[in-house]
Amino acid sequence: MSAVEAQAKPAPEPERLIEVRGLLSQFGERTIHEDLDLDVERGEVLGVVGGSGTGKTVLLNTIIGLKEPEGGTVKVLGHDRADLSKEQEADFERRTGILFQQGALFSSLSVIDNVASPLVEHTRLSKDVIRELAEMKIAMVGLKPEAHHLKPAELSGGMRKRVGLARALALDPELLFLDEPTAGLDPIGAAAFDDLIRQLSDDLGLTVFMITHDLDSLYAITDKVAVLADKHVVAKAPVQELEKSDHPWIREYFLGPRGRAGKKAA
Ligand SMILES: Nc1ncnc2c1ncn2[C@@H]1O[C@H](COP(=O)(O)OP(=O)(O)OP(=O)(O)O)[C@@H](O)[C@H]1O
Repeated sequence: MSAVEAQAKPAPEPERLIEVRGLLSQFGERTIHEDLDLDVERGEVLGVVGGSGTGKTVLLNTIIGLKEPEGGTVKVLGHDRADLSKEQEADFERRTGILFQQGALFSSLSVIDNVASPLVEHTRLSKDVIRELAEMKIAMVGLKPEAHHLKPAELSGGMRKRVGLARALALDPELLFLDEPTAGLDPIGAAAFDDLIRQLSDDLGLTVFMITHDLDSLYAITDKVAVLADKHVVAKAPVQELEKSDHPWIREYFLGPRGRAGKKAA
């Protein structure tokens, strides 16, 4: 290959979309993460579990850049977060969708305007095209056109989650972050939401980082599960493998009374 050809060839896309090494996260004197390593591979649906307060949301916030780490490195889409240029940060935002725990919808905007907002912010598409794309995403998450003009306060919890998901998908991301997507949904609504996420990740080849307490979700949709305990990731494996773990928290989680219920439901 000539030097010119080598120059013209774009850099290969990383297969590891997230790479966290030796992460240290602190709030004042309190250490939340210490020596935490985690990889998320392209195409993987990763569940992230751990007891309350183990720092799952802090980890998510660190990966997406809402929190600066106190130590260690966080690479996203092949780049070290600490050295991201403005363009690389914008590129990460465009290629990433996030569904926050409470949906984080704009309360004064209608459903369609909420879903359209990332397209307005990150593209120069015409109003008509943006509207069309937003309508497509709303249909994709199983909402009817009648919902387009409703405000978030007029929606059920399940509908709000779907709108949040449609907005997270607005820019056709390759990486989707979900913070407890089924929290607050009844079991039937939660199962339908699980199916939707799995279907979308299969159809669109999405890589998913999903924080959850919901065992049914882990069995239904994840390829692997990362377990946060003792300030770091103590295991990352398919659920069936985790069931055999000796770690006390993992044993309790998968094999305790709620664990068995989750397994039976699968
Ligand atoms: N901005 C902040 N300032 C100080 N402490 C914080 C801040 N954000 C989070 N924490 C602390 O960090 C710890 C981890 O919080 P985090 O929300 O990540 O837990 P979690 O594992 O997501 O918990 P849960 O499952 O209950 O949602 C908690 O003890 C929390 O009080």
